[in-house]
This record gives sequence, C-alpha cells and structure tokens, in this order.
Amino acid sequence: MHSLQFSVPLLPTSRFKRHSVRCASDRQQLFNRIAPVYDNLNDLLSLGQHRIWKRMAVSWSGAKTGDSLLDLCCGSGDLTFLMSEKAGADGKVIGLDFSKEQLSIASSRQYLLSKACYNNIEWVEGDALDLPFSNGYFDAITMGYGLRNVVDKRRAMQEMFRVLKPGSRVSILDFNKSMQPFTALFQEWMIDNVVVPTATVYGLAKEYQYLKTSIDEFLTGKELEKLALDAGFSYARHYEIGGGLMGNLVAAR
Ligand SMILES: C/C(=C\Cc1cc(O)c2ccccc2c1O)CCC[C@H](C)CCC[C@H](C)CCCC(C)C
Ligand SMILES: C[S@@+](CC[C@H](N)C(=O)[O-])C[C@H]1O[C@@H](n2cnc3c(N)ncnc32)[C@H](O)[C@@H]1O
Repeated sequence: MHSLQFSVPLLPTSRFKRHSVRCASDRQQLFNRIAPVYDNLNDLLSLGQHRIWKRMAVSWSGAKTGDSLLDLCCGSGDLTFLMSEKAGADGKVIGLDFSKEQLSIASSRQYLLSKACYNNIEWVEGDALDLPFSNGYFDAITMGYGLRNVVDKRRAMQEMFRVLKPGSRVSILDFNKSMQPFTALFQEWMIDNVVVPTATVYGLAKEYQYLKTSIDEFLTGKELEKLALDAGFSYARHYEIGGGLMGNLVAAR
C-alpha cells in the first residue's frame, strides 16, 4: 500500500483553525462561544462606555413610539432593549441574529429584566444577508457591532435598504477604522495589551484576537458612507465617537 504523496506540504490543520474566522459558520460559532461572557467583558473592557455608544446609535435611528423596529445582529439584545423602550407598548421590535447562544442570552435577559415594554420584542434566528421580512416594513433599523462581522457588507446594506420604509433611517454602530495614526495605534494597543490578555483568562484569546483583524479589514467612515449611497440610500453620514475609537453610520432611505 503506497503512502499518499502530496506535492504541496500540508500545514498542520491547527494552523488553519487558529486563524480561521473567515466564513459565516466560523463567525456563528465564535459568537456562540463568547455568548456567556460577552456582556460582562464589554462592560469591563470599555469601562461601561459601550452602553453610552449604544444609546447614541438608537437615538440616531429616529425610533419612536408605535414604530416597527429592527435590531440586526442583536446578539444579547443591548440595542433591542433600548429600541423596545423607544417603541413602547404600541410598537414592536424584532431582534435578529444567527447565533442561537446569543439569542438564548437575550431571551433570558428579557425575562430577568421583566420590563413591561419588553413584551413588544420578538427574537428571530436569521441571517442579516437574507432577511425574512417584506420590502419597506420597518420604521428604523439599528445594527450594533454587526456590519464588521457579516461576510458580505454590501449585501447586508442592500437588505437593510430593502426592508426599510422610504424616509426612514438605519443607524450602524461599530469600531472606527480610524485614519488618525495615534487613534489607530491606541485602539490596536488596547486590543493587544488589555482586551486579548483579559479574554485569555476566559480561554477566548483567539476570539478576541479576531477583533483586530476584523477592524483591519473593515471600511473607513468615508467608505461606509459610499457603501450606503451605493445601496440606494439618499443620505449617509459617519460620526466618530468614543474619541474616534468607535463610529456610527446614519443613513436615510
Ligand atoms: C461593545 C463593544 C464591542 C462588541 C464586540 C464586537 C465584536 O465584533 C467582537 C468580536 C469578537 C469578540 C468580541 C467582540 C465584541 O465584544 C465595544 C467595547 C468592548 C470592547 C471589547 C473593548 C474595546 C476597547 C477599546 C478598544 C478601548 C476602550 C477605551 C476606553 C476604556 C473606553
Ligand atoms: C459583536 S456582536 C453584536 C451584538 C449586539 N448588537 C451588541 O451591540 O452588543 C455581533 C453579532 O452579529 C451576529 N452576526 C454576525 N453575522 C451575522 C449574520 N450574517 N446574520 C445574523 N447575525 C449575524 C453574531 O452572531 C453576533 O451576535
């Protein structure tokens, strides 16, 4: 029995596994793995600042009482709960994500927080790149730290445009790919020297190392504005917040 001869030396599969967060299922599994500690690490690593940034994103969405709202890539529901408070009892909010574990945390939090208005929330397991909603359905859409994580940003923007009512807005919060050298260096230093070492304590080093590569591969504010205009939005403006570490794209249909 001849042993198989390969013309190209095969790298140990572990090397591929270490850096493989390329496809949707890799990212789905990543967010399932970090779900149990996601909220606590966000609070710890941003010193609670992320809650301010998320409130700004919801405010920019223009969500109001009685609206039909969508929080895309909702994860554990931070923005979904904020949108629920905006919509009130006469409105409704859909929190959509493709991570079962994240949605499970979100649903548990809804029960534990037990605010009356949270009865207007529906959790949907779905794909931001193929939304199960009809055209022109929502009065406002938020997407917090989701656009950087989808495998097709153009498709995601097109889907948001499709399901949004004319004259309505999307508000997309994420890390800012800063053009300012100091800001970019500080952001990278914090991830390398604070974020990843902390995540390592929980056995999640490579999951949080992905943050850096995903920011490197992300779009700048100007590129995000163009992405929205190319998808058909009539207006797009990217605001730098958190000292330039974060950014929020506001686009109107
Ligand atoms: C809420 C925040 C990040 C959410 C988030 C997004 C992702 O795409 C991830 C991917 C993989 C793992 C985790 C995440 C993830 O948590 C922003 C705040 C939390 C950040 C983890 C902390 C970032 C620190 C800043 C670079 C510096 C903060 C300086 C100052 C304390 C405000
Ligand atoms: C960093 S978390 C953001 C969670 C929440 N929006 C927040 O602000 O904390 C990114 C979320 O996007 C979800 N996600 C990534 N790609 C997706 C896709 N194509 N469809 C649906 N959800 C997706 C992940 O499962 C994860 O829960």
